[in-house]
Amino acid sequence: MPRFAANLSMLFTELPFPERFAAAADAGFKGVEYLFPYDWPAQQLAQWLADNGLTQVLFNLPAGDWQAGERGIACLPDRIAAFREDVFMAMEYAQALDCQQVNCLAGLKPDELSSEVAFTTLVENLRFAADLFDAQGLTLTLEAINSRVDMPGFLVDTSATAMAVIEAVGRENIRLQYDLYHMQIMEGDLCRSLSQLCPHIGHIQFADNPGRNEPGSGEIHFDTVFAHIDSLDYAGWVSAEYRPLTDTATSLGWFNATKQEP
Ligand SMILES: O=C(O)[C@@H](O)C(=O)CO
Ligand SMILES: [Mg+2]
Repeated sequence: MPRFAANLSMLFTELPFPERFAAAADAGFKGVEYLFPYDWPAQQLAQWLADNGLTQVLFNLPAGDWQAGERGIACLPDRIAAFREDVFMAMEYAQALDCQQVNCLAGLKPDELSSEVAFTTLVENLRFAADLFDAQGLTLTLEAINSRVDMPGFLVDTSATAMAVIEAVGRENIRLQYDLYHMQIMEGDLCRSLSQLCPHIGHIQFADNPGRNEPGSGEIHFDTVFAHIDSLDYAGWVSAEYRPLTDTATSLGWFNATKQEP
């Protein structure tokens, strides 16, 4: 079975954030991720990870004013200076948390911004980040997020767009973040596209669809997809990034079932 991690921004939210680390470890997870670490001192987060024997598998670069609706600033030409400052802050956290990968949210494209300028800005920002990350042995990931349900207007909403950006960046340490939930909504054909994109994938996340809840709540055949991921040359983490239908413990049937296997 794949190496599963828990996303603490969506799982274990019955508990205050600091207590989610122990809850994830108690449930059997060895790795965790969450949207943003920046509200907490890096040393505090590192302590919670160490206390619970957990690996920090991923977090996001700052993504602008989330509460105000921003979903990344990397494609915005008037935010380049802020993006660059964010890269340095993310590197400090990655080092303190011993985290190997940081994801970049491309952002929503304002109507008045041309697609060409948004694309070029994103590529240049990612190249800037990738070059700095490289010196620290870090990998940058870029996620395609569905624009049909969750993020209308998100610039990078298909695997083809994400791969066009990654190819234009042209650096070894930028990889695709493949989220099964977003890809099911936008493209489907999950096993075939996982096979084709596997050489470029740095991180996988999942939720069922519709609803973005746990495996078994929707239309994705997770037994098949997880077995398929196992058959690929993919050594990265596979993170549960779903909203439990009721509570986290009840939602973990899929995970507990994987522990029964020989
Ligand atoms: O899929 C998602 O939504 C996340 O991976 C994320 O980081 C931004 O919301
Ligand atoms: Mg995701």
